Amino acid sequence: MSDRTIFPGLLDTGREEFLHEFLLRMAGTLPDRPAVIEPAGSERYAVTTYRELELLVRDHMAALDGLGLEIGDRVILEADLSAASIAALLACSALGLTFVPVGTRPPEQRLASIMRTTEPALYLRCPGAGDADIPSGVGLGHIEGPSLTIERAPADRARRRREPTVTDPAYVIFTSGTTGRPKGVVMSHRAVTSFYHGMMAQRLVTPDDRVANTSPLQFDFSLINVGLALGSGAALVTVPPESLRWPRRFVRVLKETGATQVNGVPSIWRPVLRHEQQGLADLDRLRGILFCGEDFPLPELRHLRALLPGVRVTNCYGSTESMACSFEEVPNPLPADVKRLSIGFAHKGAEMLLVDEAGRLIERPGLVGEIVVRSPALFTGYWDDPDATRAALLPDPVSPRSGQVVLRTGDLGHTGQRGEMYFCGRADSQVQIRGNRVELDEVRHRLLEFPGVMAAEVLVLGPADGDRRLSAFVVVSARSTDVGAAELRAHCAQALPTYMLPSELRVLDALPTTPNGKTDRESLVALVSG
Ligand SMILES: Nc1ncnc2c1ncn2[C@@H]1O[C@H](COS(=O)(=O)NC(=O)C[C@H](N)c2cccc(Br)c2)[C@@H](O)[C@H]1O
Repeated sequence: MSDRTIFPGLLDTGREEFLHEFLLRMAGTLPDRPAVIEPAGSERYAVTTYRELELLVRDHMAALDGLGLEIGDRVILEADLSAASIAALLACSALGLTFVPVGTRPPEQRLASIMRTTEPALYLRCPGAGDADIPSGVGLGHIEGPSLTIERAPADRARRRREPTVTDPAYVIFTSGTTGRPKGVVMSHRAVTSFYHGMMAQRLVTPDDRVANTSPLQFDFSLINVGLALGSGAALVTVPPESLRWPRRFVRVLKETGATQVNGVPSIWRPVLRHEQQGLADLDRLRGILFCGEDFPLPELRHLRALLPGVRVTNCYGSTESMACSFEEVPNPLPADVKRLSIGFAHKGAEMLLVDEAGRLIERPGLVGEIVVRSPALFTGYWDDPDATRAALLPDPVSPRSGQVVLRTGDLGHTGQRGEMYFCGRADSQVQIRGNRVELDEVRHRLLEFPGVMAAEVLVLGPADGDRRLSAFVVVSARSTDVGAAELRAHCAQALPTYMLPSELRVLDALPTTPNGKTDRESLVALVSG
């Protein structure tokens, strides 16, 4: 193992290029400040300071170092976000190991597929993890509080590497794999830390802030929140996933931990807006909310805005293949005629561009094209999938001969007068219905304009070459429970051509969500075909 020192206090103070260097960069100056605040029983919280976190990392490194692991070996981490799991991923980073976060009790098939393709050297479990069967050659360990215990050493392995490099994979995150096999997004230390440096330029939080994370560890939103909090010398508050289902409990955790910044996908706010408005309005420490992952339905955003008038709301856009891309503040107040939120401009050091089907640059405002991203934070590729990797990249449309590639986001967008970008839905949500081109997002936006509709989703059902029909689902506010399908359909018929009218319309109490908190379209399809 290299004798490389791992803590910023001993390192040159240049740009931190390894993940652990960046995340511990404030430990030298703020050793006694809280780094992680996590629930520890009812109404009690455990605080880990930056110095304590560093000591945890050293202990975990000592436990791992003796296993003869090779730089680049994969370590599967089955955990929720906690001081223990953060210390584990930091120890992996410091030893040049690639961590693969899978979240607690992952679906069996998914875990088996990830194990088969990544061939991990070690499987680490944190409290709350399941007990899935781990193949014998794979080492086994568990983390309980301050200690990392190795139950079974990994099989011997050749060691050919001497020195970790910043282009090595820091982690592999498996997407929810909407289409078939989940893809492993490989992110190097350099990609992640260059994104983190770009994010720091936004000056979103200060050391006095407490950043609440609400995403599971297998969703890189959690890793972005770790970087935002620890990179700024602030405290990270880990909201337990199960408390998101109980709005009263969620708001209580935010209150009791003194969270000043709450980061999560739009759906985390739906139950709170319905059942815990007063509790939300009483969060007097709250000064910022950041969301990402999907469009925030404007009626819900307006409702949230009305309850929290002084709170800054940041719309963060991007894909896991570039960590994220832009941070745009939502105007306050949000003008009544706004139909789409701007996603602004890429963070410092990156750029968003628009291209047409042939990959040529689109520069005229208002013209819709595919959003592509030029960034030092681009992924290395999809794990063991060179074809999918090639398909996701494009020669830089501005200088195609340079060898630089840009990421194809698969998102549609158009620019405004200032060159700011607007997200216009996924490219694959443009469908043909009886020969007519339908933008599902357009139908969804029309439904959201109906008084009392708070959220909506539109799907296309039926074979591409057969009779296709639109199915729509809406969530209405508690006050408007009498909204019926006939009225909604008439409302759409006033603005949309017949072929864009949903043939089925359902009012639901809530939209089903994926483990990452996004609207779960597959569950909706099952609902209608069930
Ligand atoms: N702000 C938006 N408005 C609308 N549509 C969004 C937004 N952010 C994403 N998306 C959609 O989600 C796709 C990507 O999904 S992903 O790869 O699972 N990654 C993600 O969702 C999370 C992603 N790493 C991320 C993005 C921004 C900030 C953080 Br912090 C984390 C994008 O291509 C978009 O289609």
